[in-house]
Order: sequence, then structure tokens, then C-alpha cells
Amino acid sequence: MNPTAGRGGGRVAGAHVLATLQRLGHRVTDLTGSDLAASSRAARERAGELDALVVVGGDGLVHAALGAVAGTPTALGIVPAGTGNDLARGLGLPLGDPARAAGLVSSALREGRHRAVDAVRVRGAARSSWYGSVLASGVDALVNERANSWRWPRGPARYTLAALRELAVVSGVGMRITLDGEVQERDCLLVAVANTPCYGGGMRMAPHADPTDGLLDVVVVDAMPRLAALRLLPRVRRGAHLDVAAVHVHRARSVTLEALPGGREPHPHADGEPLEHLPLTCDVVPGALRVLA
Ligand SMILES: Nc1ncnc2c1ncn2[C@@H]1O[C@H](COP(=O)(O)OP(=O)(O)OP(=O)(O)O)[C@@H](O)[C@H]1O
Repeated sequence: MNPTAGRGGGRVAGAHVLATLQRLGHRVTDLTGSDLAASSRAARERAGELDALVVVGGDGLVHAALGAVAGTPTALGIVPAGTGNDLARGLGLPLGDPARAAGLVSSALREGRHRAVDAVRVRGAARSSWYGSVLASGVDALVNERANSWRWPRGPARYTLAALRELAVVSGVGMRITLDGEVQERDCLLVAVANTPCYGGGMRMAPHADPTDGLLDVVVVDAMPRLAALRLLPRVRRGAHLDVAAVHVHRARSVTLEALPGGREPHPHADGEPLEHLPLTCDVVPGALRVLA
């Protein structure tokens, strides 16, 4: 569990989930570490001996857990307790109700029930990792980085304020995008590579992304004047931006993103967590996750 997730609600939710699963007869080991690195390490070391890894936290902790179990037979239980919970939202899990989410995890464990869900393997020059929701690589990545650096406000307002801040200084990034071998070069506001619809605490950038279709939804937004980008923001929150001429949606199994020389190179993020710099290649791995649901 992440005791600090969701303004500290993670501690209460985590204790409740632990007690609930024990009361329902499951053998539970608490792998909570003193920080994210310690929790991730424990998850990686122990995942192979568990039936399931159950996380109580936000997207940061779910991202770490996913890295430990994707592509393995160990199931993943998610009790959303963060401020964003975009991956849980994208998987249709109950939000804002840890008791219900814990009950679902427990009944799925008891009945041996899981949903096979796609995950994304992302490879850079130095390492490869997994993500479950959306990779941000343009101004959206800068917004994510900015939002992560703020302690206040928590929740979606933090991303909106960070977007207003970043859009004041950036309007486009040159990108080479390779979609299943087909190359395009564009001046982009952002390229989002999505397995599920949302990032940034409910921004529906890829509203039709389906984590069970074996495909990535790639949303490319062309560079545009700042005012136009600001006007696009509320439409993205509703997922009502796909008919805007500067917005293009592609579907692919494999996507490579490279920054063209010149300009400010964003630091890509996936599931809200920082990755290494571009170039990066994202490959969808169908059914790589067994989600208890
Ligand atoms: N024991 C811990 N385990 C995991 N993360 C921890 C822990 N203690 C502190 N943290 C910090 O909490 C941060 C936020 O974690 P998390 O994403 O789970 O919650 P959130 O930010 O409230 O939710 P969301 O990402 O969905 O908005 C992590 O980046 C990490 O640095």
C-alpha cells in the first residue's frame, strides 16, 4: 500500500483492505515499503511466490506493481486510493470505495476469476519497462512533470494548473512517429500512446482506447497557438476533442517516438511516472495482465 496516496487516505484504505482480506480467509503478506522504491523492490522480489499482488494506492504504486507482474501468471488486484486513479478508471474498477474494491478483489481471488488485459512494453536506449494507461511525450509530459513537482493542489486541479503553466511556454515539439513501420514527421503539441482512455486525473485523451483490443490508440495533436490549446483542454476532459482538425487518432501495435533535433525535448511519462528520454518504442502485449475483477 501507499500510505501517502490520496492525501493520506491510502493508509486507512490499506489497513481496511488488509483486515478485510485476512477476515475473508486469505493469507496476506504486507509488502509496504518506506517509499516507492522499497515497495517496488519488495513487489519484484516476491511477486513470483504470490497468487496475487494487491495494491492500495494511486497510479504511481499501480505502475510499480504492474512492472512486477505484467507478463507473469501472478494476478494484480487494484484498490484505487490515489488522487488520479487513471488506470483503475480505465479498467472500470470501483473508484472512491475501497471496501467495494477490496470485496471485488477478494471474490475474484476466491473464485479464481481474472480479466486478461493488455499492457505496454516500452523500450528506450537504457532499459525497458511496462505501463498500463497512457504514455505522454509532448507538452502533456511537461504538464505531468510540473504537476508531480507540486505538493498542492492535489487531484485533477493540479494537472489543470500545470497545463495552464506549460502551455504558456510551449506550443510544439518536432516528432518522428513510426506506427507499425509507417513513418510520419510532425510538429506536435503532444503524442499520447494509450492503452486506456485517461491520464492527468481524468483527462480523456484517448476516449476509445480499449485495454482488451490488442491495440494502442495513438492521439497526435498538431502544434497550435496557445489560445487554441487552452480552448482544447476542457474538450479533452470530456473526450470531445476528436473532431478538431488538429487532432489525429491512429491505432497500432507498435509505436516508436523520436524527437527531431532542436526545440525543448520533453521527458516522457507513462502512468504518470517519468521514463527515460526519447527515442522510445511501445509494443502492446495482449493479455499481459491478469486483473482481479
Ligand atoms: N510507501 C510508499 N509506497 C509507494 N509510494 C510512496 C510511499 N511513500 C510515499 N510514496 C510516494 O507517493 C507518491 C504518489 O503515489 P501514488 O501515485 O500511489 O498516489 P497519488 O499520487 O495520490 O495518486 P495518483 O497517481 O493516482 O494521482 C509516489 O510517487 C511516491 O513517491
